[in-house]
Amino acid sequence: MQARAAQPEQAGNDAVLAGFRRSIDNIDAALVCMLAERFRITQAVGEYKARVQLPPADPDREARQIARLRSLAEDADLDPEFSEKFIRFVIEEVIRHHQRHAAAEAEAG
Ligand SMILES: O=C(O)C(=O)C[C@]1(C(=O)O)C=C[C@@H](O)C=C1
Repeated sequence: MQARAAQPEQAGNDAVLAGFRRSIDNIDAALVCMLAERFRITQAVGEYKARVQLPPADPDREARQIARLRSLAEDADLDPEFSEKFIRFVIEEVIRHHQRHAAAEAEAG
């Protein structure tokens, strides 16, 4: 006879899975804190760029960041495609913030 597949609600009683999930929760918390810190500094970069009238996006800098992170990802056994998608996603959001700073600066004259 074949064993019945466990249902997702049974996962709550699984001590092994609970141990893995504690570690995942710690890592997710660290990721959020690191992202918050990254956005804190890019906020300052956006204000500075708007003040000295530098463009929000710097494609050459992005290309260097992506190449570096792809190489780090390969060394760390992480999919470089994923690391590129992730950093592009973050940088796109930063550029939107920078554009808002530039618009506010232009409006203030
Ligand atoms: O380094 C900059 O010039 C930034 O504005 C920061 C940042 C980033 O989030 O890393 C964002 C936008 C640029 O296109 C490049 C990099």
